[in-house]
Amino acid sequence: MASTLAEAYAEIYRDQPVHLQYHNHLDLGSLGEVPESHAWPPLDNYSSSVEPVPVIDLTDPEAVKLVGHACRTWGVFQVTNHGISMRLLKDVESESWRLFSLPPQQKLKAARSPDGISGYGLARISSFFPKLMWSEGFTIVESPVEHARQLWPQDYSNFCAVMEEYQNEMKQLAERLLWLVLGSLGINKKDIIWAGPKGDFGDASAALHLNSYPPCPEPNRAMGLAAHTDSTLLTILYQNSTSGLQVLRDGAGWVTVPPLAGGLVVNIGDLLHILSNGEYRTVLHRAVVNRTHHRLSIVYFSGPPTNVQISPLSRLVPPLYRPVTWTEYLGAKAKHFNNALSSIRL
Ligand SMILES: O=C(O)CCC(=O)C(=O)O
Ligand SMILES: [Fe+2]
Repeated sequence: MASTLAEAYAEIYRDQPVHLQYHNHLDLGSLGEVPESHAWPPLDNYSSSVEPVPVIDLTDPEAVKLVGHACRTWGVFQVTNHGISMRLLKDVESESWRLFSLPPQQKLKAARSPDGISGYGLARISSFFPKLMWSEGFTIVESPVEHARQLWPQDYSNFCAVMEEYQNEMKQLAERLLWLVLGSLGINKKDIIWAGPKGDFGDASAALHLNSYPPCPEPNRAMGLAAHTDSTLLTILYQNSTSGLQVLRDGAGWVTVPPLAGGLVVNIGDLLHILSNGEYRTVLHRAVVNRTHHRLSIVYFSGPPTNVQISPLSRLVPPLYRPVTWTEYLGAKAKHFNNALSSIRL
């Protein structure tokens, strides 16, 4: 049985390999118009007249309460005073630029294999849609070394050092955020055995994903990343100063999550939705593109150890979902995509 995230994905993609046309991959930034392969129906309009996505200062004594409220109403919030230095955010941004600025043929040397998760390529969720998305990505699970060497045979060490530092810092921030979210549900350290004796989620699994969205000549006919929910417990997203992330708010439509200098976006994922028996809603989100600015996002997907059963908390009755491991859930997602959550509903 798979015991790491990479092994879990290898099993899933062995059964359902994802064959995307990497080698027809266009150099999107150089195109004067949107080709048919990337032309989506016009984007549905989004609302501008709702209250903004909550911003929470993590040093606020009321942080637990504010987090709980944001999880119940939005499923997303931004955090400030999170302890990640501006220096590290800038470093991870500039190393990501260095990667995406490489010539297409060079990036393809680190292409993801059809049965792998790590490396360079189109959004995996592209296989569920008739049209391609206006983006490219690079995924890191555990160490980035193997793929970084393919990109820069002589010069990969700074990229790896920065990404590894970022992964370490994100792991700690994810721990802190998870306890805030769980605390707001009334759960404490002894209730979550898989958090380990120190409560540091030492065996937790995670992936780091870099997204690049080149400027697009006809932004209304293109899609950066189609609407989806994340299969995580929670996701921590850093975006550069170009907006594009939108979340679906009940009754209001698509709401932009504006870039906040030094801020980080936190999404509730499907596994927290299950754990909280739907009290904390997984948030449907997407990325749109724009005409003039190149957008980047750096996304940390945080989950439990892959083989731990996640089920609704026992005091939240009746349970709406059956217990699942992350590995099982990722398999359901690879098969059913946005219907994965309903596929495990009791
Ligand atoms: O680029 C963004 O803002 C969204 C990225 C995202 O949702 C993802 O990578 O799962
Ligand atoms: Fe996402």
